[in-house]
Amino acid sequence: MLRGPGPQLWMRSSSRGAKIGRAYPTAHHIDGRASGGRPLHFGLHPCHRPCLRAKAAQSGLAELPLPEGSLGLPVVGETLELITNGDTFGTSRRERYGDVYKTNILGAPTVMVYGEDAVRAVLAAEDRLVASDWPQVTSTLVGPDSLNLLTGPRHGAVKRALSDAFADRALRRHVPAIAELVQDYVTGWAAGPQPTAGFESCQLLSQAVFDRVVLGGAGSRDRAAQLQAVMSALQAGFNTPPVQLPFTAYGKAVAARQEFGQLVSQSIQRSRQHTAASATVSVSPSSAPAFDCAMSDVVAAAAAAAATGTALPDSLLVDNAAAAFFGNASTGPSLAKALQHLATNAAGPNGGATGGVMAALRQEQQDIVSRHGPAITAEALDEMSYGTAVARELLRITPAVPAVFRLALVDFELQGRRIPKGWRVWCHVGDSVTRYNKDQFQPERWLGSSGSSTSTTGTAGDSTAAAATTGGAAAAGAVAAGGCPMHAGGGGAARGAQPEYSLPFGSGVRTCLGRNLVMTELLVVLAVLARGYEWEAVNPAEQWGVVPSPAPKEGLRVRLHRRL
Ligand code: HEM
Repeated sequence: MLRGPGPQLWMRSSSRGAKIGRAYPTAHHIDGRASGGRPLHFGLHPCHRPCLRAKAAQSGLAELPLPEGSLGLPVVGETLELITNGDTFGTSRRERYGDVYKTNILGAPTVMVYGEDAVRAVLAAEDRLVASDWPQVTSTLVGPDSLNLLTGPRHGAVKRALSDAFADRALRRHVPAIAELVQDYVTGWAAGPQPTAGFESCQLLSQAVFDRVVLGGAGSRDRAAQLQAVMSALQAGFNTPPVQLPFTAYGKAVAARQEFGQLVSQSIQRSRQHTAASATVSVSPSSAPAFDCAMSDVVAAAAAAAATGTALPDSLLVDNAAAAFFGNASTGPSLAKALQHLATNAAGPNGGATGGVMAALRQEQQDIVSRHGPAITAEALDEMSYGTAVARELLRITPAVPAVFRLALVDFELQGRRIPKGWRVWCHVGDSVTRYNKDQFQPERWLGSSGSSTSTTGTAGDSTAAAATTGGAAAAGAVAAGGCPMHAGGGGAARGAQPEYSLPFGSGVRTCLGRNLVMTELLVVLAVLARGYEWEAVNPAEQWGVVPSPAPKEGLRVRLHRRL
């Protein structure tokens, strides 16, 4: 998964209107990619089209100044400052230079981009002005045919083929299985020695759900531990010299990738056997071995694509299962934030037992149980307006993916500045990236005036839904509900402040494939915890580090037990 280098690199200042412009008329695209002007194949946010068109008609890009900021010393740039002053590096620069500034870190000139308009505009220019920027080892450790590395129409075709398997309507049928797994794991946490290691437990749970929903496994503890070990080895492979020997971290990462590939191949085989058995006249579908998972949907989609002349070979399916597996590495940390923030925000105003986040969640669950019965179903999740707001807030605060990385394919304009071809462009997914460990957990910011979550889809965090909720109408609702203090005119903050933005799953053609799975999983976890458990954090003030990836610094120890 994409990650930023440090928590404090993303600091807040007022957002300016974003302007992203034309490709420099004489510029050529790097890496042999197609040149500008090609229609985007997928998901360009409509509000950015006029902006792109208007800018394309202008000239004089070469005269535009570079973004403000400093490239630092020759060769090392500002890397040493980043390492020694990581806490203030981004804050101070964003305050000094605004939402778009330049620096030179980790061996490359880099433009930092903040603010919803600017971030969306850059991400909407995928394949035309910018391209996804991954280290070379991605090809080996994820796969050359993974969505991360595919570009242009091929990326669009593969993403469309995979998307149905991860769509909300497909995931609904997995809700009972996810609920069963979550209940089983949380029961185990409560029955085990206390305090329990909350972060590790959440990582294992997220692996179990991935195993069950994506690969069609049982989600057993052994299998979750195996997947987590594979993921740890893979992640280590990104942070080490690519020397492939059996005892090097990179060599172990390559071996872990092979192990994962075998698990996926088994899943593909089982899908085909199940399909063949179901199709056999003598075997009724009900007596065929049950095998129902995202991989089986993907295998079916590949067969359908083949029939129309689009080849999706097994190696591509494996590569994209690996891409999904990497994506899923951000789910455990997001579940862990539920344990932490619900523990520390359980009480209501003045420490009272009512009015807190947990009390509101429990009340919502009581109402849902009285209407739907005790089973946690897709229909029950549909009714979790407050739970959805909590989930969105968990995704907003301390984002598991603080920034997504792009490379400028050509010179282009952003907010009146020239972004040179070949520079790195880091797009920050929310204002909250500037407030790691200093932020306020306030689910109410996502509630409309009716008290329901402003998400209309139940898949909050979808970039489109996120845009809607940070827009004017939702802001008005939030104000009416006493909601987000960051919204203009809202309760606690200065009037006229720019709205908070949160794009936890990115935006544009590369929007997260697994966002519906994440939301479903978060809602199920919230329902299970609110219905049956109480817990407290051993260190309620525990901070999160972000390097090499967001994680609580002490492992988030919690004492958790069943409610009496
Ligand atoms: C809390 C958990 C997660 C977060 C915060 C997250 C965030 C993101 C973000 C920000 C992107 C955009 C990357 C970019 O623009 O370059 C992305 C892409 C992606 N995510 Fe997730 N993700 C999560 C979980 C998942 C899960 C569970 C899966 C799969 C089951 C998944 C699969 C993917 C894939 C395949 C991509 C690449 C999409 C493309 O390039 O077209 N993610 N994710």
